[in-house]
Amino acid sequence: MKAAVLGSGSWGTTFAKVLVDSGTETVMWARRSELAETITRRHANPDYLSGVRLPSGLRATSDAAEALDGADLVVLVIPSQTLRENLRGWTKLLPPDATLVSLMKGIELGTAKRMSEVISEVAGAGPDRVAVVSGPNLAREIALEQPTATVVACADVDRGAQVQRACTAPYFRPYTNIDVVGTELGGAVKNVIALACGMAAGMGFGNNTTASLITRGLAETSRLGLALGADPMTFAGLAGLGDLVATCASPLSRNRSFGERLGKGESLEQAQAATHGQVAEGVKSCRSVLDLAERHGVDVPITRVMESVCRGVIGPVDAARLLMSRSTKSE
Ligand SMILES: NC(=O)c1ccc[n+]([C@@H]2O[C@H](COP(=O)([O-])OP(=O)(O)OC[C@H]3O[C@@H](n4cnc5c(N)ncnc54)[C@H](O)[C@@H]3O)[C@@H](O)[C@H]2O)c1
Ligand SMILES: O=P(O)(O)OC[C@H](O)CO
Repeated sequence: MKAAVLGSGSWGTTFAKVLVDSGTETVMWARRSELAETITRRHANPDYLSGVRLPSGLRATSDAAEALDGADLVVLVIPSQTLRENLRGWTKLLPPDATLVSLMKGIELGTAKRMSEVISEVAGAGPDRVAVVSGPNLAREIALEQPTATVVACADVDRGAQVQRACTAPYFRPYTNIDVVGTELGGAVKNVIALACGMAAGMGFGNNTTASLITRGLAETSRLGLALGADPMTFAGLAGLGDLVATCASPLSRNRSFGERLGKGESLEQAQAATHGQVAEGVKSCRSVLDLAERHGVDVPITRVMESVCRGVIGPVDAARLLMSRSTKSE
């Protein structure tokens, strides 16, 4: 089995390490040739994973054609809002029967499409050829080989099992599932809820607030998922509750950290600058998740409030007041 990993940020690099440690021959694509050179020759990616030693068998190139040559698995792991444009450039290079694997956790602005939908549309690949990997997967913890589990979702059971085999490492345990919609939604919406949890922490609120946001965040994710045809059980699993808890609780989460800075009184520009170019997907996906919910008539109050925060229309204090002054209802 040969894999091409397109994207050399924190998760792309970490997942490439997982693949190699699972016995899968892997080549990464990096935008900058200097970074590709550093990964191949120094077995490190200091820009995204400082202090982590990468497997000596892991190679990187800045030539997408070279990375994709003969690949059975094509792993896409770049910021969600850049997928369509990048994939257009790669489509002619994709091996015809390769499984296309999305590691991204976002919803496209404008179209409100999930990443697997964008992949199918641009690459002209049937949904059976597209898999999604999502779960409580903070890159640095995995790069340090701390045990974690994840979900490989694919409509085609055999392809899902193929991806599962390719990424089963001593510290990484993938479960398969056929609910692509629920798995992707869990990953995208939890980023928005993590922004809210970070903001609450930045304002000095404690565990009750966090737990309330996590639980009600899961409720709105499940409502939206049901409207889109997802399996409700997915939201009780690794790609739902699992990822939500990990992201909302961890200082390693870029989304939570972004929200925390806002809660402490920093501006959107200051919080953006503090990401050092790394992607906090929820900041943009809050808009597309809200669009998706509105198209399906689903109420997503936390997402709605965070969209106003991320647009700079309201601040953290108004956000908390708006959520707490909603009409009372049954759980
Ligand atoms: N980091 C994690 O812990 C983690 C875990 C699971 C899923 N994810 C998801 O994986 C995706 C990628 O996240 P990441 O953590 O690797 O991000 P990152 O910010 O660490 O790296 C992004 C990578 O994409 C590249 N990139 C940026 N803009 C680009 C463009 N316009 N065209 C092509 N490449 C571009 C960067 O050079 C970098 O290599 C996101 O959707 C994220 O939600 C991240
Ligand atoms: O750093 P974040 O906020 O993008 O979250 C990383 C992963 O999605 C956690 O599973």
